[in-house]
Amino acid sequence: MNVKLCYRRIVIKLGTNLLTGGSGRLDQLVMGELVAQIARLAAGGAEIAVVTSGAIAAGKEKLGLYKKLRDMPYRQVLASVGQSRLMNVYDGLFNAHGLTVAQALLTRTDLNDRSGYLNARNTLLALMELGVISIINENDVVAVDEIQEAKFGDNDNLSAMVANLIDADLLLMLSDIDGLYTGNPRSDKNARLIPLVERITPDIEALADGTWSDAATGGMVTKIEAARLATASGVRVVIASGREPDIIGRIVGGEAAGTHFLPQGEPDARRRWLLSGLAVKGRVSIDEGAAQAVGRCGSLLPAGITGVDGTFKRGDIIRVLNSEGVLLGYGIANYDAADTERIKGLHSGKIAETLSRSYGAEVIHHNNLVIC
Ligand SMILES: Nc1ncnc2c1ncn2[C@@H]1O[C@H](COP(=O)(O)OP(=O)(O)O)[C@@H](O)[C@H]1O
Ligand SMILES: N[C@@H](CCC(=O)OP(=O)(O)O)C(=O)O
Repeated sequence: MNVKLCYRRIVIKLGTNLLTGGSGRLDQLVMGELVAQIARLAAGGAEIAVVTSGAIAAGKEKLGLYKKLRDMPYRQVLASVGQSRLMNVYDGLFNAHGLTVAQALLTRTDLNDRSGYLNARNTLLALMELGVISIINENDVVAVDEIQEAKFGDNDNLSAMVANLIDADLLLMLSDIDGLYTGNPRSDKNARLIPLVERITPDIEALADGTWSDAATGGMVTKIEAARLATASGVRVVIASGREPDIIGRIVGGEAAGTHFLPQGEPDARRRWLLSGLAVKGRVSIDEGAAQAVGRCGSLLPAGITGVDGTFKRGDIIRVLNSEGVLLGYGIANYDAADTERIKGLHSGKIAETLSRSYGAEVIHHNNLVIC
């Protein structure tokens, strides 16, 4: 299946308000659409874990109880009734795409303990390797309010912990709102969407307000907390509306929908090595179209290359500069300097007839490219 993946290991958080549309019951049409999108990405090679809310809402629906959800024991009762219903729905929906699901219920205490952390990590990674989709929720039944350190309290923070736990590339938090606004759009009609947050400052935190729904938790406040935790661990975070068509595929394919939060933490060893720039052997200059493509985490194709400098070999690290000589990033060259010079400006289809040996359509594959 031809699916563009700018991120390979992805945690997708599905919020209460997304799954219920504020109706107090699970919206299986929306869930089915989200599951279909996840199944397409899984078929394309993405490794996906789902952190899902909805147990409390499902319990409320199943028991037909509609009183306000203020007290904790009542929420726990609803969550324990609703969790099995929630899993049942996911099981049926994923099965229809030939996918198997696994349930993981976590508390903070489980992950605070070193061996609990490693067991959870090993299990989630082993499930991924088997192609099983982990469906994760907080273990609300034991995660009581009084024992603060036992509780995440909201699935936004849980999803950030999971992203950290499994070394995800992307945490995608899907809600009923298409990102972080300059104010709560429910009360501020002039609020505008913020497409990119480079760093979470107190000014950014001050924009976040709580939730309007009694089945949900935290609103934008806990999403920003979670974004801070995940970006500090080197994970990119996106908040977007799960009700937008094909939103998961579009974001994983590199589209700039929703609000993106840039990773702040230490990148992994390979990216750190690339970014160190120590072993740079040459450079390529690229045109505006190619600069836009690599900025959206695309590969660098010969057609966009306008200049080649240095005596690099295939496998060496080279700099990538824009037409004004500004450094865009670093990548591992798929062709040596002489061959890159021969194919620069050419359509990839011409590589085979220009060179005695072709190593593929890209001069730098997006997996080997770091934009700084
Ligand atoms: N600055 C803000 N930008 C966008 N939404 C905000 C903001 N502040 C508060 N919100 C509220 O956060 C809600 C989403 O959070 P929440 O209700 O917890 O959803 P979920 O159940 O999907 O986690 C939105 O519906 C919106 O009313
Ligand atoms: N564990 C609870 C999740 C509550 C929660 O965190 O909701 P939200 O952050 O609004 O998605 C449930 O399954 O209902």
